[in-house]
Amino acid sequence: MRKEEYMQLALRLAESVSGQTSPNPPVGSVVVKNGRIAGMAAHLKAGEKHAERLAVEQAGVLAQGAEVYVTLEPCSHYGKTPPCADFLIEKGIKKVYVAARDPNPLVAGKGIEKLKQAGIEVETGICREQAETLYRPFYHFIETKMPFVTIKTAMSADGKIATETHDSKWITSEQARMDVHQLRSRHDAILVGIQTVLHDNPLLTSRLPQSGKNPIRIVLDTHLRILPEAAVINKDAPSVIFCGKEAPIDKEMSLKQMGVEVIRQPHDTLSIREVLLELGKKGILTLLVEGGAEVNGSFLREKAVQQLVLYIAPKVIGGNMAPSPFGGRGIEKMDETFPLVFEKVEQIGPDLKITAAFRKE
Ligand SMILES: Nc1c(/N=C/[C@H](O)[C@H](O)[C@H](O)COP(=O)(O)O)[nH]c(=O)[nH]c1=O
Ligand SMILES: Nc1c(N[C@@H]2O[C@H](COP(=O)(O)O)[C@@H](O)[C@H]2O)[nH]c(=O)[nH]c1=O
Ligand SMILES: [Zn+2]
Repeated sequence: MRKEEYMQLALRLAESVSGQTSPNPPVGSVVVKNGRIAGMAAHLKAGEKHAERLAVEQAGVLAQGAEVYVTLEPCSHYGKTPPCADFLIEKGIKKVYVAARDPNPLVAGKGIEKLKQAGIEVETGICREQAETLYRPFYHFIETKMPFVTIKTAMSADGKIATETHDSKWITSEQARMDVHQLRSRHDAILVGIQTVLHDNPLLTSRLPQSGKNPIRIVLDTHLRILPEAAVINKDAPSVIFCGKEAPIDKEMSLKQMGVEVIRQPHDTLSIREVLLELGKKGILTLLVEGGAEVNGSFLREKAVQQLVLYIAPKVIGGNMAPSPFGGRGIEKMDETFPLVFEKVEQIGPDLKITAAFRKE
C-alpha cells in the first residue's frame, strides 16, 4: 500500500473512536514492517494508552526498524500517560509519518523534534486536510478551553421549527431523527433551553439500536422553572442545570437532592461564555445544542457556535407566528449576517441534512 493508504487506515481508526476519547483527541496508528501491517490501534479512552503505543506493542519484535503512521503528532510530555515520542525511540522505530500537528502547548512540535534528534526520519502532512477536519473540535478546545459547539435544528422547507401552536411532532422523518441520535452519541454533552423542556419534555439520550453513549444533558433554566418530573433530569444520564442569581434556593436544593448538578451564575441572565468555560473545565470537548429558538439565538449572538447541522423536511408549515431556528433579536443589516460554509449536503430518507461551518470572521 502507499503511505496515504496506511494513513487512511489510521484515520479510519481515529474516526471510529471520535466522541469517546474526550478531553483527548481521537488518534489512530498503524505500524508497517517490510510492507506488512504489524500493528494497528486507536486511543480508546482518556487516561489509557495512546494509539501509537498500543500499535507498536502489538508489533512486538517487528517494531525494530518499522515505520509508524499516526494521525496526530506523537506526544512528548507526561500527561496521564508517558510520552509516545520517547517510546518510539526506545523501540527502534525507523520512520514516523504524521498527518496533523498537535497544537497542545505541551506538544506543539516538540514530539517531532525529539524524534528527529534521535535520528528517526519524520514526514508530516500525509492526509493533513482530513486529519485537521477530524481535529477541529480538539484544536478549538486547546485554543479556547471551551467545547466545540454544534447547533442541530430541524425545520420545515419554509424554515419553521414548529407550528404557531408549538406543535412539532414530527417535522423530520424517523430516519432523520435516528441520525440525530447518532450525532448525540458522538457528543460529550447536549444542551437545550427550558422552553424546549417545557414544550417537548425531551429525554436527550441517544437511543440507538446498538446503544450509543449518552451525552451529559445540560439545561439552561435561568429561574429554575423545570418540573421535578421532567424526563431530561431522570436517571438515564447525568444532568446539569445552569440558573441565574434570582433562581429560588429551595428549587435548587430539591434538584440537587434528585442528583441533578445545579450551577448558579451571579447574573440575572445566563452568560453563554461562562457556561462554555464551565463545561470546558469538565473536559467536555464537543457540545450539541438542540435549541430551541431562544437558546440558538443566544449562542448565535454571542458567536459561541462553530458548526450547524440543519435537517430540512419536505413540508411547509407557514404562518408568520410559527417559530424559526434562531429566536430573539436578529440582525438589522445584511452585512451583519453570520457567514456559513456549506460543507456537506446529504439526503436522509425524505429529508435533507446540511452540515455547515460558521466561518471565522
Ligand atoms: N420535532 C423534531 C425535533 N425536535 C426536537 C426537540 O427539540 C427535542 O430535542 C426532541 O423532541 C427530543 O426528544 P427525545 O430526546 O428523543 O425525547 N427534532 C428533530 O430532529 N425532528 C423533529 O421533527
Ligand atoms: N490521544 C493521543 C495523544 N493526545 C495528546 O496527548 C494529550 C493527552 O495526554 P495524556 O494525558 O498523557 O493522555 C492530549 O491533550 C493530546 O495533546 N497524543 C498521542 O501521541 N497519541 C494519542 O493517542
Ligand atoms: Zn502520546
